[in-house]
Amino acid sequence: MTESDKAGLTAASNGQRPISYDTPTYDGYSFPTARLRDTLSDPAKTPLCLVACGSFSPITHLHLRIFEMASDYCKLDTEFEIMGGYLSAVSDAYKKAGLAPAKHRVHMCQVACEQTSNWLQVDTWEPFSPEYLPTAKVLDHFDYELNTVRGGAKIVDADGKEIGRKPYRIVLLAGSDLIMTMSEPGLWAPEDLNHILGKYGAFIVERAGTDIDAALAHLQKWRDNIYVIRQLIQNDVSSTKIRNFLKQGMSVLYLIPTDVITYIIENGLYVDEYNAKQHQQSKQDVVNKIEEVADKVAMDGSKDEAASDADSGVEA
Ligand SMILES: Nc1ncnc2c1ncn2[C@@H]1O[C@H](COP(=O)(O)OP(=O)(O)OP(=O)(O)O)[C@@H](O)[C@H]1O
Ligand SMILES: NC(=O)c1ccc[n+]([C@@H]2O[C@H](COP(=O)(O)O)[C@@H](O)[C@H]2O)c1
Repeated sequence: MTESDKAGLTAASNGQRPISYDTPTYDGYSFPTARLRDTLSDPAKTPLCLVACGSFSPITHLHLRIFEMASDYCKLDTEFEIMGGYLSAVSDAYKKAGLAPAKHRVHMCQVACEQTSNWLQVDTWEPFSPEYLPTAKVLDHFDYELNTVRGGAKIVDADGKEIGRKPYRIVLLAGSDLIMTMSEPGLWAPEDLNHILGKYGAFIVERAGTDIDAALAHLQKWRDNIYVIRQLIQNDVSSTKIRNFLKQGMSVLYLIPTDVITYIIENGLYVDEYNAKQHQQSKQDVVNKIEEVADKVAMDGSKDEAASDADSGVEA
């Protein structure tokens, strides 16, 4: 992130104190619940909703994978029961270099969730906001939708009759590089950090290249609310690397979901003007090739038919 990006971000962030749920709902917006579980399987557990904030430009397998790591972590070590997982892409107002328009980033996240997961979903409140929304406010939005509007998760008896509710616990799911930025002066407002880590908490997935202990050293005040997940198979796929591969015409297969690759090609994303012309050309080359092969197959087919007709004595 450039210095001017940071400056813009800090200004936007500082202009919005105190944190409260005061941002209007956009026309046509509704909170997605299709994959949200509303009833606890184990009433003794705390219902948990994971929210990953980021650019997702484009979404990679590792963005999806961190949810799976968090899910495994919860099953083994915690009092949490996972009820939902949300991707919340930052709005275009973030103005970070390499950001595709929010519309495309959201679509890529949606096709990725549909293709690869049965529990992850995409919230469009943050990406379609005309203004930059600090992460604290995004988490407030989830709290509002899940606990104020929906009244928390249900607890039912053996007959399935509702006998109570528990508030969803909302946590930020992030890689350790994001947490590292929390110690950078001026990037996160102190009251936001207190709100995010004090009220909600964070699941932090280790990421190659970040010293997690150093990242956490400044956040000791909130250590009871920070859960560290070790990455047992190191994989540092990043959106930046994917964008660079795409710009150079290199393959990104097996790094991001295939439906996302198709979406990128169809929409000519992440190619500069020079490459865009080449991209159009190579698309045309592919179309020509497919037509050529189809013609050849059709011709071979009619030759075969004629030959087999001749063998069987049928007249053309
Ligand atoms: N390989 C990875 N390992 C662990 N966490 C990751 C990984 N890739 C992304 N994340 C986490 O996913 C969240 C969203 O990431 P973001 O969209 O910023 O992706 P990114 O790959 O870091 O992007 P960019 O390369 O554009 O900076 C962040 O919390 C980030 O730390
Ligand atoms: N003050 C804040 O709330 C603050 C500061 C820096 C980054 N963030 C968030 O962290 C994420 C960072 O994403 P990138 O790593 O792609 O820049 C974004 O969702 C952004 O909104 C929030």
